[in-house]
Amino acid sequence: MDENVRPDDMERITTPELAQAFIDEQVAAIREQVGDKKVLLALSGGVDSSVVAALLIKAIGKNLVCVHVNHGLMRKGESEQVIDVFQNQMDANLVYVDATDRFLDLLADVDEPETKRKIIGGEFIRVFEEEARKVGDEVDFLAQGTIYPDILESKDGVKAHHNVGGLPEDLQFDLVEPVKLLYKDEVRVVGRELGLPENMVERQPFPGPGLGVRCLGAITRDRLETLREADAIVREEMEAANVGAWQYFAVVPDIRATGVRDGVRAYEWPAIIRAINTVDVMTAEVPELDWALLKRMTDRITHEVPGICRVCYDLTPKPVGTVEWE
Ligand SMILES: Nc1ncnc2c1ncn2[C@@H]1O[C@H](COP(=O)(O)OP(=O)(O)OP(=O)(O)O)[C@@H](O)[C@H]1O
Repeated sequence: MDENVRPDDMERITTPELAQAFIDEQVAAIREQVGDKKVLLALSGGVDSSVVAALLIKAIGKNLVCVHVNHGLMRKGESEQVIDVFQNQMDANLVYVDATDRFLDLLADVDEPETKRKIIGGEFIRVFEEEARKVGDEVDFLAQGTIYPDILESKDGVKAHHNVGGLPEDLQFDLVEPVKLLYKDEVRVVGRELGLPENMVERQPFPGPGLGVRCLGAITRDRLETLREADAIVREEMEAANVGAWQYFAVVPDIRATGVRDGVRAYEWPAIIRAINTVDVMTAEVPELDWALLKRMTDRITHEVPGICRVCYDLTPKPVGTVEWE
């Protein structure tokens, strides 16, 4: 039997009971596979790697070494939450790497979107490799948050196999992939049963390059900080209004607009609100947001976020627009 094929008779995990049964089964399987050896995991704080982390902590405790890389492009509060949940609450063996300066220095003056993506992806591998080498002698396994759609996509040749690819030849580990036969909705049910916080379990998809592709053009630290604050307000207000859109966030372009603040001319950035609904991300629609909600977000962003004097709502569906601006 191909262990990368989901058996036809595997029941869809939709209830806490089914999730608990899956957890028990995987905890036993992980213990069986790794024994008293150590396992390394790149932990983004996204739902897939967080569920894998929680499963492994349950199975092998401190023999799991989690590495979280803060590239300076995380959303507001995300790295702090990874530390709070995994280090403080679950008492995990967490290596937190603040690599903000490394990433932002490399990205200074780079305005071409594909180049920005390549720099961020390449530097992530380098930082992770450095951490892997520090523990490399004692670690035999690499855990990954591969899920079933990743396997299906890589089979179809849609994209290369998920996750921390790109580690050099001499750093090869055996893989531990406990959720590789699950669909995303099942991973969320399991995450909830493992006690992960709701906002982590329901976290929206977030591009690997993070806020780097939403701080348009050449990233500067001040505009990145402005974006992080504006984005937090968009997410807070959209959640409070229970809009139920598939994804929503802020974008801050590298242009300025004239405004007036306290009777004085202001020359500041605009913020763009992006929200979409989609089934498969191949096409996307823009939700018709309530006018009062749009006005509330505009009011809060222009008053609470220094450097923003104007707010726009992006009305472009996909196609012709893509979800992200870069
Ligand atoms: N900042 C980070 N720190 C540590 N590991 C990371 C980080 N960003 C990404 N990774 C690793 O790379 C993997 C793939 O990241 P990607 O952005 O494609 O997210 P994903 O497939 O949605 O998974 P997840 O839900 O775990 O974020 C993650 O599962 C994680 O193992």
